[in-house]
Amino acid sequence: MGTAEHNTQEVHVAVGVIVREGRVLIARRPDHVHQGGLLEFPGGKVESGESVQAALVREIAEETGLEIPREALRPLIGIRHDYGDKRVFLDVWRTERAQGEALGREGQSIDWVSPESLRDNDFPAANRPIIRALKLPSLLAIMGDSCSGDEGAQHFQRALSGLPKQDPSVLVVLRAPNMTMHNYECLAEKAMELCDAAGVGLVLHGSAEVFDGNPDAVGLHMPWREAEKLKARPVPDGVWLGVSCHDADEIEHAAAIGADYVTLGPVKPTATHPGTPSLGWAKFHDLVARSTIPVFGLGGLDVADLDAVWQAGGQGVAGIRYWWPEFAA
Ligand SMILES: Nc1nc2c([nH]c(=O)n2[C@@H]2O[C@H](COP(=O)(O)OP(=O)(O)OP(=O)(O)O)[C@@H](O)[C@H]2O)c(=O)[nH]1
Repeated sequence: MGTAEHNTQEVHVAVGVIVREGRVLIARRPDHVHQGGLLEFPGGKVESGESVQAALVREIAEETGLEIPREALRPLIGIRHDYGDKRVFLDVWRTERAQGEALGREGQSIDWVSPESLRDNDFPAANRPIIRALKLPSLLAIMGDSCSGDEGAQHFQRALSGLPKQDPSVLVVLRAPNMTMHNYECLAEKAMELCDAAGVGLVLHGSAEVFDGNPDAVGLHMPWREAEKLKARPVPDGVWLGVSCHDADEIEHAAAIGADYVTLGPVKPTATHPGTPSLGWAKFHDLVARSTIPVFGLGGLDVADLDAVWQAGGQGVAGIRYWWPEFAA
């Protein structure tokens, strides 16, 4: 096969993220193969006529000896990537129910590592969003109506104390679009102390300037109106960058400026945005399938919807209602 022909044919690759006791299974690709010497998640090409789940069960058994019940797989993310010499579609699925002892059955070295220890440069370039999906939590807790000063901080503290700390894992987004910049920065300072003490990451909300004013936050979440102005990532690597999106074009732009994740919604009708048409699960599923970065479902969702979001290939649930107590002015 000539190089030109090689490059036009997209290779469908089934990739398995196998998690056990909070650690994930990785292997080293042999030196002589495509992207050789780098780390990878087990998997391989989907054969013609084979389902992606069947390919995963087969490849993982061949490579590691682990047995995966097919119903224990859930979609994690789909990534299209052009290496120049090869175009791949990484169809990534996750399971926590692999059975047996993992072995490098093809002579490759394997290891169980914590998601936090994964580094982009050790993996093929296409893997970056997989690593993001593994490090991101399942819940984005977005702040609802609040006020500034001590009262706002107390309200925040009350809401924070009701949040799950570990399972499902969580990041808090300090969203207060109607607050003056000065009041927001004061609240951010207090919220940061409270989040540090609670062991929860705090993501700021707004423009790049908001992050410049509080660079110790773990991330910046941008409303679409701010993100659409940008051509490049406004925060360093290692700081979460999220964007609120509502359709496929917005998600594509967010990915192009280097966002780590997006929120997408409203999935269901919401009380806060009564006139806005909701996407529904089918459209949500369709847009998630087209996204190359992790997608949180937003709008009318609760923690109880986490499983439905996962089944649709989403990262988790973003929302206000499920954690933010009604604001008593
Ligand atoms: N298994 C796996 N493949 C990956 C990952 N990331 C990534 O870009 N790839 C790419 O996806 C393709 C998978 O090919 P493979 O070599 O593992 O599949 P295979 O065993 O069926 O093919 P082969 O027999 O031709 O080597 C390669 O081009 C590889 O570079 C990953 O995390 N896991």
